[in-house]
Amino acid sequence: MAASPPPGRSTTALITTGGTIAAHTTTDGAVPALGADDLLAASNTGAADAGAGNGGPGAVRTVDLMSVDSSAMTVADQFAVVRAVAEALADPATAGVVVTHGTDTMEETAFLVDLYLTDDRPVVFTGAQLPADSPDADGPRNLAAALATVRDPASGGRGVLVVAGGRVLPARGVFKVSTTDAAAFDSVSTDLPRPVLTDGIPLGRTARVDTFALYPGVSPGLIAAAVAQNAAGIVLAATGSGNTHPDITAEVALAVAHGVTVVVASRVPYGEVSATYGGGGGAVDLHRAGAIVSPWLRAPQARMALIALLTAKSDPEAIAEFFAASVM
Ligand SMILES: NC(=O)C[C@H](N)C(=O)O
Repeated sequence: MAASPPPGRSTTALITTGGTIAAHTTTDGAVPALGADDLLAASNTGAADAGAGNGGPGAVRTVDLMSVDSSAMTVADQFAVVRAVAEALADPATAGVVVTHGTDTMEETAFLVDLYLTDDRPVVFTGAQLPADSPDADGPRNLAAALATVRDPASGGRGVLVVAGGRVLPARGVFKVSTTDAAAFDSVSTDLPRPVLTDGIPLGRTARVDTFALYPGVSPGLIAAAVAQNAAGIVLAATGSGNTHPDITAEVALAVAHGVTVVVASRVPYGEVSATYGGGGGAVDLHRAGAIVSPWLRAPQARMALIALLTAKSDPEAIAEFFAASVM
């Protein structure tokens, strides 16, 4: 049974980054407009209700980190979120952290934070599908649920969680399943292990990793172009259980020979990716060409893992071990 937070750990840190949860509808489209205090006030558990400022059990400390649509986030922005969560947890008064974030790339940033999270205190991401000025705005409900999840002792030790539309899902394996439904997310598997990176959060430049979705007729030149542009890694969202055309396999072998790390994921949402098929372009062939199979992490999360691992100068064996350890 999860223990109650130690006395003194009484504050929830609320970090805002923008997204639809903070957006207003304008003549130029929906754009982030609100900060943490506005979001708290709109939430059923608004600042006063939550006891913010009085040090009580429901105190909320706010950090307006950035105000962007998550589809426009850079990798540097994502690492800024990782650092903001680490800074919040460095405060002994922090009982847990809520991050508000656009839903488009929440699966990437929440996963990146989870990659570095060795602390048992709850960290919860939430967002919304409808702008804050919509009559049916789902953001206030989601924020209330996220704050309640952080305060639930059962949330401790589970790694980063994603809360939306009444669902609470671990960040590992989560992905956006609907552009509009309040239940925006599902998971490839809610039981994925959580290998973490303990070499510290990078401060400077991060490794460039490109992702390509594969399809009938895909040009092998895409991979050559990424190599020519100095990508350190490439993630393939292959068809089916990790398969493609033999011409791609040949380019993968060349990329690996250039020192580029290639990871094979799938464009299919559910099920395991495995070296099953041959024929020149199957995952058996891609593996023989030097690619690493990602059995469960799909391309967006496999890419974040590869960015983090390559930035930490992990060698191909260590990278293969990470993906092998990410199996149920
Ligand atoms: N529902 C959303 O939050 C979508 C928005 N484009 C974002 O990711 O910031």
